[in-house]
Parts: sequence; C-alpha cells; structure tokens
Amino acid sequence: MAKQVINVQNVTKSVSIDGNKQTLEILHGISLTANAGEFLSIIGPSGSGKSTLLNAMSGLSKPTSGQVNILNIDPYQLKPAKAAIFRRTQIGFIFQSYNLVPALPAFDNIVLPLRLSHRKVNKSKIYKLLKELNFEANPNNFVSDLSGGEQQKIAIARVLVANSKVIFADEPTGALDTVSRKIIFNLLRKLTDQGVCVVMVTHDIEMASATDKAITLRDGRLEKVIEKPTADALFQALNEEGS
Ligand SMILES: Nc1ncnc2c1ncn2[C@@H]1O[C@H](COP(=O)(O)OP(=O)(O)OP(=O)(O)O)[C@@H](O)[C@H]1O
Repeated sequence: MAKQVINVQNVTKSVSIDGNKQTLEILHGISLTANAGEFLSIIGPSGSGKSTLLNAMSGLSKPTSGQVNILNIDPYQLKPAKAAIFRRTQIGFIFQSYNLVPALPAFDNIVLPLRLSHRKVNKSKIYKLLKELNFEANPNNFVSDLSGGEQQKIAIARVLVANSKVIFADEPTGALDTVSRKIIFNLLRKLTDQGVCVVMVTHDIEMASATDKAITLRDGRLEKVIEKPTADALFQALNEEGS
C-alpha cells in the first residue's frame, strides 16, 4: 500500500483584517491526504485559497485550527531550530523566489541547503541540471540580477538537488515560457516516479491534467477530489457554480 506522507485534517485559517478589528476566515475546514510518489495539484479560481492552503499544509503558516502532518510529523509542534532542520532536509519549496538570498550568486543559492546540512556538493551535476533547465544566465551572477523566470529556475534547481521527500510548489512555472514549463513539469514527474510527493498549486489545466490527483477549491472550501484528472473534467469542475 502507498505510504501516506501528507495528512491535513479540518484545517481552517483566519486572518485579522481592518486593523485587527475583524477576523476573516479564508479556509473553512479542509481535509486531504497525499502519498509518497503522488503528484497532487490544487486548482481553483483566483482568491479561492490555494496559496493559503499550501502555506498551511507545508508548515509555513500555522492553521487557526485543524491538524497538519508531514511524514508523520506535525511541523507546528517542532521547536524553531528543529523545524528549520526538518524543512531543510525533508521538504522542498518552490514558491516564487522563496527564500532566495539576493546577495548571493545563483550557484551558492542552489547549494545553500546542502552546505547548511554539511552535505556534498556535486558541482558538475548542478551545472548539468542548470543546462537541463535551460538556465541561460551565468550561475555566478547575483540572484538580484536575474529575471523572475531565471530566479524561479534557481529555486527549482535548489529543490531538485536537495533530495526532499515532499515538495510544495506554488505556480512553479508561472514566470516561465512553454518549453521551460514542460522541462520543469517533467523533472517534477521524474521525482514522483522516484517516490517523492509533489503538491503543486497551478492555474494551468493542461499541467494539472498530467498529475495523479487534483483537488479543486472554491471560496476556501475543498470542492472536488479528482483522481487521474482529465483536462475536460478539470475544466468542468472549474466552471461549475459552487453549491
Ligand atoms: N493576510 C491576509 N489578509 C487578508 N486577506 C487575505 C490574506 N491572505 C489571503 N487573503 C485573502 O484570502 C483569499 C485567498 O487568498 P489566496 O492567495 O490563498 O488565494 P489563491 O487561490 O492562491 O489566489 P491566486 O490564484 O490569485 O493566487 C483571497 O481573497 C485573499 O485576498
């Protein structure tokens, strides 16, 4: 039986608005699971809560209520130092420019998690990966001098070399051209074939239809779980009025 690596139960998330005078609930009790080797996509209209859910389920932003387990660990119960190690060694994040250090060269950003964990850096492997990713800038350039798309490739390369067991990606190909999108999707797919669990927020129906399971969100609620989604099924789900 497939090993469950993500378990989210009844997660809600509220934020303070209006100068803390009011509370707005953005996620209203979401439950989902994902297994090792599974490619899960999260789709839904703009503002439906996809990024908020991804942040909550990846250990970055504590839910207001409910439970999150990643690899049988509740990331919100870990002390900050342990949480940092857990994130660095087990989880990969591909969020737009997430945690890239602008004052470091691109290459150093890629290997930073490896260096922090005292792991070996295989320079030629990283250069090969950058070539595979169609990265056209100089890896010695500072991240702040790169375009959005190139920064995204650096964030992706950093995850790909880190051997994470679970990868959370928020619109990982948003800033990229069609060719780069395909390359990155295929690299993520290769990782799931090796047992990594990938959770990806996307607006791209075609890409979501190539994942193993899609969940649709509407107004902060989980609407549908679609196994082996087709583009037609996703299109229909997105265009149905919420009940
Ligand atoms: N800190 C916050 N304060 C107030 N409202 C917020 C906050 N964070 C999110 N929201 C609101 O919650 C809703 C969900 O936001 P979220 O970014 O999760 O949606 P999304 O589905 O990822 O949207 P998009 O597809 O446009 O990226 C939106 O209406 C957003 O404006």
